[in-house]
Formats: sequence, C-alpha cells, structure tokens
Amino acid sequence: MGWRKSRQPVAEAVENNVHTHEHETTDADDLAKPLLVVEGVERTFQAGGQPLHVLKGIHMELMPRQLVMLRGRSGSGKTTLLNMIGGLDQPTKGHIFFHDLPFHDMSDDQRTKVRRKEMGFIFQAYALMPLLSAYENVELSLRMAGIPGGQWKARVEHCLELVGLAKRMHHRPFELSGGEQQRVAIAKAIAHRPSLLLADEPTAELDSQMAAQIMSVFQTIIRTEQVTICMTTHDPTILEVADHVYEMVDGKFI
Ligand SMILES: Nc1ncnc2c1ncn2[C@@H]1O[C@H](COP(=O)(O)OP(=O)(O)OP(=O)(O)O)[C@@H](O)[C@H]1O
Repeated sequence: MGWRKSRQPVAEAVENNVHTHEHETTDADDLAKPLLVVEGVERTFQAGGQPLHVLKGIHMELMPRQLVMLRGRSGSGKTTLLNMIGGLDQPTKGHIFFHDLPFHDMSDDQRTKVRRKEMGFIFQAYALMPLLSAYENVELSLRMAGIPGGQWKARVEHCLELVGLAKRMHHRPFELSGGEQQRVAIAKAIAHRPSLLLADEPTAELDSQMAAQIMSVFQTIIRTEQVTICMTTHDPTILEVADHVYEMVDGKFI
C-alpha cells in the first residue's frame, strides 16, 4: 500500500510521526487509510515443553473512528491478539503496523513510547486507584502521560462530562456502581487523547442496562474524541453497535 512506502526510520517515526494532538485536522485521506494493519499474525507459546499455537494467521484492519469487536469463546485467542495490537506482546510470525510503525520489528521501549502516547486501555475489572476520587484517577493518567499541569483541570472535567459523570467527580470508586466505575476507567483511558482504545471484555461484569450505557459512551467518544475502539466480548447482545465484528475460533477468524 502506498502509505507505507513513505515510512520513516522507526526511531525517528516514534519521535515525530505519531500525532497525538492532531486528530482535529484529520483529512479525508487519513480517514481512508487503516490505523492498524495485522498481516498473517501467528503466536506460539511454549507450554509444558510443547508449542501451543494460539494465533494461526490473523489478518485484520482497524479503520479510523470504527468500533470493532473480537468475539469468540474463552481460550480462542482474543486477549492474545489484543495484547499484540497494543504492543504488549509480539507475533511469532507476521506483521503489525500501527500508524505506519512496524510493531513486529520494534523494541519494547519503542512500543511502550508509542503505546503511552497513542493508546488507552480498558479492562474487565476497572483498574482504578481505590483511594483516589474519579477526578484524581483521571488526573493521574494525565500526569503519567506527561501532559502539562495547566491542561489537567479542563481535560479531566471534559472527560468525566463525556462519560456522564460530571456530578460524581469527587466520589471514590467504592461510592460508585460498577457501570460508573467503568465509565471513570473510560475517562481515564481517553484523557491523554489516544487514537486507539483497546478494551478487554469491558462489559463482562455489568448487567445488560449498564453494558448498553458503556456502548453508548463508546459511540459518543468515537464521534467526539475521534478514537478507534477495538474490544473483545462474549456478549452477543452488544454486537449490533459494532462497525465490524471479527469472529475468532481456535486462533483464526471465520
Ligand atoms: N503466556 C502464555 N503462555 C502459555 N499459554 C498462553 C499464554 N497466554 C495465553 N495462553 C493460552 O492461549 C490460549 C488463548 O488465550 P487468550 O487469553 O488469548 O483467550 P481468550 O479468547 O482471550 O479467552 P478469555 O475469553 O477466557 O479471556 C489459552 O489456551 C491460553 O491458556
């Protein structure tokens, strides 16, 4: 594909090529090219001295501002793939390009740099700091991303408003419902303006009404924050809001 030919050397690209705060200026060309490309990805683990082939040739694309779901039974390889997309693990074989950057070729440090700037993560269990308020939890993520302190207040308030928690900003996690805690986790994950949000079973702990609220928040932030979301799920009832569903069976898409 043409857009890959203009790739800069990786180290330079990690520093220069990834535009964290320029989503507003995305033009039609940028919307037409994938944010992430997975080509022929395989992943083999050594388990008890035997090779375990968990991913067996995965091809996929994430386009800008899409909501993409990976669906499949427990053990089919969804989390393994999500870890690979997030640069937390590397393929045994195949290629992963994120924003033109070859994740399969990059060092841990290089991938970590890109991940901190460009990605947000949401997990099944909400991963909030229990002693900090909703506000402080979101602020912490801006502090860790190295965003200047002068920008924190407006951004924290904006993100908590986006997820519908403006009135609960000063509550601590134990004073919030599971769905509200997950919405704080979403505010936390988008605060530093990532272009890709990865969510592993984000609705698994929630009842259907709360799960629907989470999906509605996802749709809002795709529109307003211009993120792409890739999530895993077991839940057939939420698939209808996806732009694309990849169905995984035994390490392959069907
Ligand atoms: N680091 C590892 N070492 C050995 N085996 C692993 C490792 N990580 C994952 N596996 C195995 O790979 C298979 C797929 O696991 P994975 O967590 O990707 O599935 P999943 O579809 O996300 O399942 P679930 O829905 O239960 O989270 C499982 O059999 C798991 O035991």
